Parts: sequence; structure tokens; C-alpha cells
Amino acid sequence: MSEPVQSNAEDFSSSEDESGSEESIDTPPSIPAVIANWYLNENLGSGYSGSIFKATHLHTRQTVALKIQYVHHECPTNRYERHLYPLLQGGVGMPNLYASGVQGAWDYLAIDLLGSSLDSLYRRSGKDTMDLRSVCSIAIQVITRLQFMHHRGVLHRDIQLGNCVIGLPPNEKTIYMIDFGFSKRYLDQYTGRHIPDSKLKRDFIGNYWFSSVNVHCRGKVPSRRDDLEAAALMFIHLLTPRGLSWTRNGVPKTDDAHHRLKAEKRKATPEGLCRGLPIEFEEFLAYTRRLAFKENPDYDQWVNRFRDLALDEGFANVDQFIWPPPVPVKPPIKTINTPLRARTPAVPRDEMADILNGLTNLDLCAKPVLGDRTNVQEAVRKAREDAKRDSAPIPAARETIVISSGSENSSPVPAARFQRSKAFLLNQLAERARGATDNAALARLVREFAAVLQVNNSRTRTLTREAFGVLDVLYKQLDDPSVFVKPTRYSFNSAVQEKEPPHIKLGVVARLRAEVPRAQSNKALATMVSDFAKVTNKSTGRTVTKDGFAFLDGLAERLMVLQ
Ligand SMILES: Nc1ncnc2c1ncn2[C@@H]1O[C@H](COP(=O)(O)OP(=O)(O)OP(=O)(O)O)[C@@H](O)[C@H]1O
Repeated sequence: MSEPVQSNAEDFSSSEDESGSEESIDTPPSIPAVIANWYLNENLGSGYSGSIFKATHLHTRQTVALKIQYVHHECPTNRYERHLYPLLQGGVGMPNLYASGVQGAWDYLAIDLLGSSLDSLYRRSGKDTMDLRSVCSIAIQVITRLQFMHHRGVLHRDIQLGNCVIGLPPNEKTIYMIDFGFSKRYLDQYTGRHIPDSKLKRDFIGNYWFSSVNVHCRGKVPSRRDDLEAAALMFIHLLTPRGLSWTRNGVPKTDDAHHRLKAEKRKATPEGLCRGLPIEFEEFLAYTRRLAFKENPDYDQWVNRFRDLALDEGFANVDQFIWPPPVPVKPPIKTINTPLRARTPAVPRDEMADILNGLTNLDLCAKPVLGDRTNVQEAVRKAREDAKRDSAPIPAARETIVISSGSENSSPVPAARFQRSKAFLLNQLAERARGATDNAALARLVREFAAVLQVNNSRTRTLTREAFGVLDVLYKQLDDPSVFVKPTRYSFNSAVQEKEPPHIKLGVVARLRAEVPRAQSNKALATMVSDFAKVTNKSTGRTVTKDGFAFLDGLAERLMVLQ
């Protein structure tokens, strides 16, 4: 899927012939059966500048991966790699280096023998996306690996799926970083100073698919932020059917094709790339792009975000990469927190016909369904009753306040009493949203929802569990009106635990506010409701901001248009 930019994988043919080459130094000799003390077994893979063999030590019988390279290769990466390995020894997911040297025409590195790369696991799965659990595990582990490498003063500079491999049993749940051929120290070994930035455009080092926009498209000097941006693109790629758009035509063969690829990569925004994905991915990519050249990334924050996302989705032991992914015990429950794309398993073609036939014969009974005009009569009658009930005055003795559409000027109510009333009102709203049969009814409910939140009392502007309940029902109705699930508690609980800087919320909510008038379908609105709930959920105090209320207004208006 991805190749280092100089690549055109070169094939060395394996042979028992140990004699040196008579030919020019441009032509590598045949690979011998033994290099130093290592007997070469099968070829595990070949990269741009060399090959990897499974190899056995002639005396100790230790088995390793032997990375060999012709000494006169134009890109002699082993020569650099052997100096980087010692800096990385001892870290989780960092291969051990057992021996290295040059024998005859061959420069070799003996490292831990590891398992399959993420690239080959993903390809062999035959699915058009990877499951969210696996991607969360990958995110947690890869960010942690980069944290370690950066802590040791080393940049990877070639993050890609082929360079992330799993261990062999018993380490098969650990992801290892390999291929430090393009790696570089970014801290001076004597002074500890960060390498300087430069205005000069430099030659590109990295890979076409995931190298950052700054490095790939603008010729900037790579730093820590670029390793993280590449990782973010890799995670998004795994969750995107058929992958990131610029990866779909294969490796560019001409300069023109390469220019087109760079233009496409440059113009892709985090929002555009992550539509329908859990908000964490978009925010992570945006975060990596905001980092300054020398800035120390907040790795822990992002590891925690991906871990919490996985917990919210009900995945256990997510720090471990388990492949193939464990089958969920229960079918996943869809809530406002459920990503739309990532949780939708790819359906094989032959199963699709059965599913469509099943849908044709589906008996929906009398259950009102948005958009299904044949079974709404009963629901319309109920809606009319609801509307009548809404406009009727509420008995004074009842412990609630009157909220009707746009009633922002309600008289102040003592806080404790209002909190109780608010919960009651929100539960009522959720109940009515559940029975809503068209977008106009939902639009009215959204306005009422905003009105309940906006009553002149600062405590009421926060999203309580009941408020999340309303958003959950709304999301369900917009996303898939034929099924209803009860709102889950964990969205509220996790909101209490998590604190995010407010600026993160503002960015997303402002975008939602700007985009809602252009939403093309109820599904698109459902995604926005989900994003709104999540970002408010994960922000300090769960406060609904001005942008948040503007978003709700826009949502109500859009629902009226999309009837
Ligand atoms: N330690 C290892 N254990 C098992 N297989 C490995 C190991 N290291 C590498 N491989 C396999 O060999 C392939 C090439 O390895 P690597 O990326 O280190 O070589 P390279 O010549 O630098 O390649 P590239 O041209 O992709 O940069 C990997 O994708 C992987 O499949």
C-alpha cells in the first residue's frame, strides 16, 4: 500500500553461491547462504534498499530477522540504522538489535524476529475498513511508541502500516516499530538542542501515503509533529472504506501524478477526512497540524482519548492489539457516541442480496417510522394530541415550569427546584422525540430543548444526563428511525471524568454551527448531533456555548427544510 518515496522494491534472488561478485559495484552479488554467523532461511520481505531473512545463529541456534543490504546500495540505510537501534533499546515495542556489521558485500543487522505488519493483516482481512477496536489499540500503541522514540531524541520519519508489526507469540498483542532507515536524531547528542527549522525547501523523505502535509507537500523539515500527523493519517486510512482518497491510485509513477497526489493531500481537511468517524480522529489530526515545529506533543492526552473512546464503545483490554478482533458478546448498541462509518461492518456482496430480500419482507407492524408514509396515520393522530397538550397551560400545582417553543424569557425558578423540573422536562422531551414521526415535530422539540437549556440560570446550560438522553433519542430518530435503544449511562459518566481544554470544543461546535444549514439528509444531521453531544460531553463542565445554541437553532431550521 505504501512505499518509501524512492522505492521500487528491488528483488535480490536468494542463492547458495557465496562467491563474491565479478561484476561492477552497481550490481549486487548473489546473496550467500551464510553471513557472519547467521545462516539465512526464508526471505521475510524486501524493501527499497535490502531484504529481510529469517536467520539462525550457527552456534547458539538463536533465530533472528537479518536485515541485509548491499554495501554499495545508493541508499545505504543499514549504515544509519545501526546507530539508531542502541538509542531505542529497552523500550516496549522496540526490536532488540543483537548484532550488526559488514561481511564482504553485505551490511547486516540481526534484530528480533517479529510477526506480520499491520499492512498485511489489514490486506489479508479482506475488509474495506479495520474495526474500531483494533484502530483504537493501534492508536494507543503507536502514539506510545512515538512518545518513547521522541523521548529518546529520535524521529521515525517513515510511519506507515508496513513499518508497524506485531510480535510473535507471546508478544503478538504488542505492536513494534521497525525500519529506522529514515530515522534521525532531532536532539543534538551533546547539547540536547532541537534541530533548527529552515525556510529552504528540502528533498522529501518519507512515504507517499502518510507523510505529513508540511513534509510531503511543503518540503519542511520533519519534527515530532510530523510523526504524529502521519500516525493520525494512518488511523483515519484504516477506518475509511478503500482508504484515504490519494492512496487509491497506487504509487504515482510520474511527476504529474505525484503533484496531483500532493494537491489532493494538501486540500484534505481533518473535517472532510473524518466525516462519520468518532470525533477523536478529527481532533487528533487537527491537533498534530496545530503543533509548532519544536513543540512537545501531549502524547498522554491522546492515548487517554483513544482509550476512553474504546471504553465508551464497550471494548475491553484495548491497550492490547488482539487480532483477529474479538467478536462482540452483544451486538453493539447505537447511541450518539457510535461512529457511523467505523462500526458498520463491510457486507460481502452475496450476503447483500439476502439482506435486501429480508428488508423487502420486513414487517414493521404499526410502528411509526420517519419517512415511511404508509404507517403514520396513527402517529399523526398522536402527534396532534401532543401538540394540543403542549400548548395547553400546565397546572400550577405541578412541579415544573412551562417551556414552549422559544420561551426564553421564562421567569427565574429557584435552582434546586428547576433542576428537578428540568430533568422532568427533558425526560418528557425525550419521550416525545421517541414518538415523533416527522422532521417538523423534531424541529419543534429541538427548539424546546434549547429553550430548556437556556433558561436564565447558569447551571441549566450544562448537558445533564437527561439532556444527553434527549440528544440520544434525536440521534436515533435521525440516523435510523426504525430502531430505538435506551440512552446509555456511560456517556454521562465519562463526561464527568473527562476534562478537555475548552478550545477543542469551540472548534468543532463552531464547525457544526457553520455546516448544519448545508446538511443534505437526516443521516448527516444525526452525525452532527452525535459530534455535538460528544464534544460537549468531553468538555469542561459540559456547558453548551453560544455556538452550541446556534447549532441547535440551525438544526431545527434544517429539519424544517429537510421535511
Ligand atoms: N524484525 C522483523 N521480523 C519479521 N519481519 C520483518 C522484520 N523486519 C522487517 N520485516 C519484514 O520485512 C519487510 C521490509 O522490512 P523493512 O521495512 O525494515 O525494510 P526496508 O528495506 O527498510 O523496507 P522499506 O523499503 O519498506 O523501507 C517488512 O515490511 C516486514 O514485512
